[in-house]
Order: sequence, then C-alpha cells, then structure tokens
Amino acid sequence: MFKNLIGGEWVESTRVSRNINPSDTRDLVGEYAQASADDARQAIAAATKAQPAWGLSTPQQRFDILDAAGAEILARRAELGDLLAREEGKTLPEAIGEVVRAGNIFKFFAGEALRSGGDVVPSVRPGVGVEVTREPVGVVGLITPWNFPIAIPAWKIAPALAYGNAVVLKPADLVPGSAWAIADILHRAGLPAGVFNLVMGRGSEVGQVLLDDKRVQAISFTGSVATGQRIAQACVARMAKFQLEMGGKNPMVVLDDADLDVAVAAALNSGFFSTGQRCTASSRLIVTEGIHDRFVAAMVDKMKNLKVDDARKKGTDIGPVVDDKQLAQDLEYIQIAKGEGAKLVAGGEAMEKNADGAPGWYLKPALFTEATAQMRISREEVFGPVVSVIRAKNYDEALALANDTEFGLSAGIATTSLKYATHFKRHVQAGMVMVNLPTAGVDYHVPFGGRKGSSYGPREQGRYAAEFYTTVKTAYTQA
Ligand SMILES: NC(=O)c1ccc[n+]([C@@H]2O[C@H](COP(=O)([O-])OP(=O)(O)OC[C@H]3O[C@@H](n4cnc5c(N)ncnc54)[C@H](O)[C@@H]3O)[C@@H](O)[C@H]2O)c1
Ligand SMILES: O=S(=O)(O)c1ccc(CO)cc1
Repeated sequence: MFKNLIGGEWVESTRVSRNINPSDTRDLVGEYAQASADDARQAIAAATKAQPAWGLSTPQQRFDILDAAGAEILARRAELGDLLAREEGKTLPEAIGEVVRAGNIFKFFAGEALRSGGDVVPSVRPGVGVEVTREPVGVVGLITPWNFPIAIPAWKIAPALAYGNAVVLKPADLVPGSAWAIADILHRAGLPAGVFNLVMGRGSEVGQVLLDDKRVQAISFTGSVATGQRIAQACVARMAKFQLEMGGKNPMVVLDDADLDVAVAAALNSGFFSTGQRCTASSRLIVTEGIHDRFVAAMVDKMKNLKVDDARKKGTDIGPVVDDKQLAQDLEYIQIAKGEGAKLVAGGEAMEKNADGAPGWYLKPALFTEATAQMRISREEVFGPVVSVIRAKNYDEALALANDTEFGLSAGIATTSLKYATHFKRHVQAGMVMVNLPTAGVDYHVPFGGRKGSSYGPREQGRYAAEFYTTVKTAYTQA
C-alpha cells in the first residue's frame, strides 16, 4: 500500500483506494491509503508546526531542495511518464511531456526562491524609509484534479515551498500515483518534516477539512466549477485566501483567410489530444462561411487516421477517457447534441475494448456541425473528445460568438491576417489567447489563468505565482 505523508512519516490507513488503468481496467496500478478527516487534521498540525522555521530558511536551502526535486523528476521522466499514462490515460508522449513540465516547474521556482526580494521606496515624508517585502502566507491547502496528475500538483507545490509556506496536498482520488511520487521525491530531497504533507482521500472528507480548518491560511484549487463554488463559500466564511482554476468552453475561430493545414492541425490538437480532457481544450470551433465546408471535410478526413488505443502503446493518438463516469458524461452530451439538432459527422461511438482486446473506457473523437450558440453542447463543458462547429458569417460575428460564454480561460484564432489576429488578441474575453496555435499547450514560466467563470483570484505560474503564495508587508522607519 502507498501511504500518506504526514509530519515526515509514512502513515498507513485502514481504507485503500484502488488506482485502475483506464486503458485496461483489469490492471491495478496500485493500492493507495485513503486518509481520514483525522489524518488531514494531523497533517495540518504538522504543517503548522513546521512552517515558521521553513519560512525563515535561507533561499539557498529552498533552492537546493526544489532544484534536486526537479532534477530527479526530469531524470525519471520515462518511468514517471509511464505511471502517469497508466493511471490517467493520456498517451505516453503526452504523459512524458507533462512530467518534464513538472520537473521544469520545480527548477523554475528553485530559481525564484533565490530571486525573491522586496522594494526600498522613498517616503513622501522626510527622514522616513519605506520597505515593501513579501512573507509566506503560512499553511496552504492544495486541492488538485485528475487531468494533470503531476503538472498541477507541481505548479502549486513548487511556488508554495519556494516562498516559504508549508503544504498539505490533497490530490484527486482517481490519480494518486503521480502525487505520491512527488511526495516521495520531496521527502528524500531533505525537506524538513511537516513542511510537505500528502493526504490522499475523498474531497468531501479530507478536502472539506482543509476548507474548514482555520490553521490553513490559503487554498489553491483546480477542478470543476461546482467544487470551486463550494470552496469559495467555505473560504469566504472564514476569510481564508483562495484561488480557483475551473472549467472552460474555449473557442477556436477559423477565418476564411486561414492556412487550412494550420487550422486543422490546431483544431485536432485543441479538441482531441489528451482525450479532450484539458481545461484549455477547444470544444467550440467557430468557422466563417468561406472556409467552413473545406475545413469540416479536412477535419473528418484527418479524424479517420486518429488511432484510439492503449495510452502506453506506440502510435496511439488518443488514449481512453479517464473512467466510466466521465465516459457516461461524454456519451450523454453526444445524445444531447443530437437531440438539439447538431449533426454528428464523425466518431462519437464508445469502444468497449482496444485493438488488443483489453477492456477500457474508449471513445472515438466526435465532431458535430450545424451547432448553434444556444445549444447546451456549445455552452457546457463536456471534458471529453467532443467538439462542435458553429458557422459564422464573418470575423465580427465569430468574435461575438467566441465571447458568448460564461467561461474565459483560453481562446484561439487561425488567420493569416495581422489585422484580425491583433484585434482578436485585444478583444477576446479570455486569460490566454493563441494565434495559429492550439488553445492548449502553454509555457510553464508565464502566467496561467482565465476570466469570467473560469478562474478566480491571482494567476498561477511564473513570477505571478508570488501574488497568491505571499503576503505583502510595508514597513516604515523613522531614521
Ligand atoms: N482551469 C484549470 O486550470 C483546470 C485544470 C484542470 C481541470 N480543470 C477542471 O477540473 C474538472 C475536472 O476535474 P475533477 O473532476 O477532478 O474536478 P472536481 O471538482 O470533482 O475535483 C477536483 C478536486 O476537488 C476535490 N473535492 C471534491 N469535492 C470537494 C470538497 N467538498 N471539498 C474539498 N475538495 C473537494 C476532489 O477530490 C479533487 O481533488 C473539469 O471541470 C476541468 O475543467 C480546470
Ligand atoms: O494547455 S496545456 O499546456 O495542455 C496545460 C498544461 C497544464 C495544465 C494544468 O492546469 C493545463 C493546461
């Protein structure tokens, strides 16, 4: 059994969760201890005890540990990528890419520990000095989803530790393996006991303790809108700091003047890679009249060649859906879209077995045309390989359609026009904008986040992460 890490000790549990491979549901990845509410409280106590000393540790100590963790993650990319593909179902190249992202994030924030500083500002009063410094927030609770099992924990843990906080991580139930691997790496890298704690378990039990305990000063969450709203309410009720990264219904606009190959490659990647299970995936393709039919024909043609199979098999383009519940949700949306009058032009069938006969949660990527902005398929996040095409008369209508959503995470445009690209970058209501690129596929050293219903609070990643993981102090001294 893989145990929880609490106060520097590996702690057993009477309950276990079985981590199952979605590419082959006969394959048990491992049994992981399920923390109880009491375990979560113990972890918070350990973090509370350890944080003051860690907050006063030297930048060199923090750099050394985070850099060593990053180096080990990078060195073990093949093995950790295999674990990730096995437990989550993204393809092996995608999984290895995610592990590399996690390693680079640890190394980036190792550097940030050395670079963080403050400002000395002249006062408006004679003889007074002003210093603006940043201090750790304290104990932070990190609650993560299943779709990026190593990258999302990494991009919350690394800045939290770099800026001197102690951490309690609660990863998603479905994918405890990658989070456990990070815990093991940090533990062996020499992090003092209690500075990092892992509690694997249910959101409603373990997660809820993090939300309700006053000793946890801040919560960073990535996941669904419904859970995000619950977290916001709990944090406001006790005035804790919080940050939410939630869903998306990301548009990709394709204009008449687009390079067709570029547009199709970007749309296939945005909609279907990682089985469409990325918050930055594009599930709304907004295509202007002059290119619409050629674009749809080219998409359908390319989709015939997409190989849906075991995530770890060479040549697989699309791995399985993460579990039976997510597959049921994807299939339900396919029925809803049909019922609303959208036309299914490719895919959409579940496959009970892969090419080798192994049972798994497979779905052929689905493409709908004749979708309208009012349909549920155009408004609600499916979180699977289900994409719809909406026809637009011209650029202005395409932009209006792109903004006609309660979300605002990422958005893309395929065009050869500098005028439209520039206008779109300025006017689309999203936190991240891509020109002639997929809506997914972000760098690890720059801010990540969205607007409207997608995100709440300071940005994650890059130097902007300091806003959430530190609190500012302004000190005045009369000379
Ligand atoms: N914007 C982003 O950066 C981003 C990134 C990845 C995923 N997502 C979103 O995440 C969703 C899929 O992930 P999911 O199904 O794991 O989401 P989820 O909201 O069900 O779960 C996310 C995490 O919250 C925990 N949780 C659930 N109930 C809780 C509670 N009452 N108290 C505390 N914690 C609780 C879960 O155990 C899990 O660890 C999608 O909607 C997707 O759009 C967003
Ligand atoms: O857009 S992606 O580069 O695929 C990406 C990577 C990591 C995360 C974590 O939230 C989200 C999107």
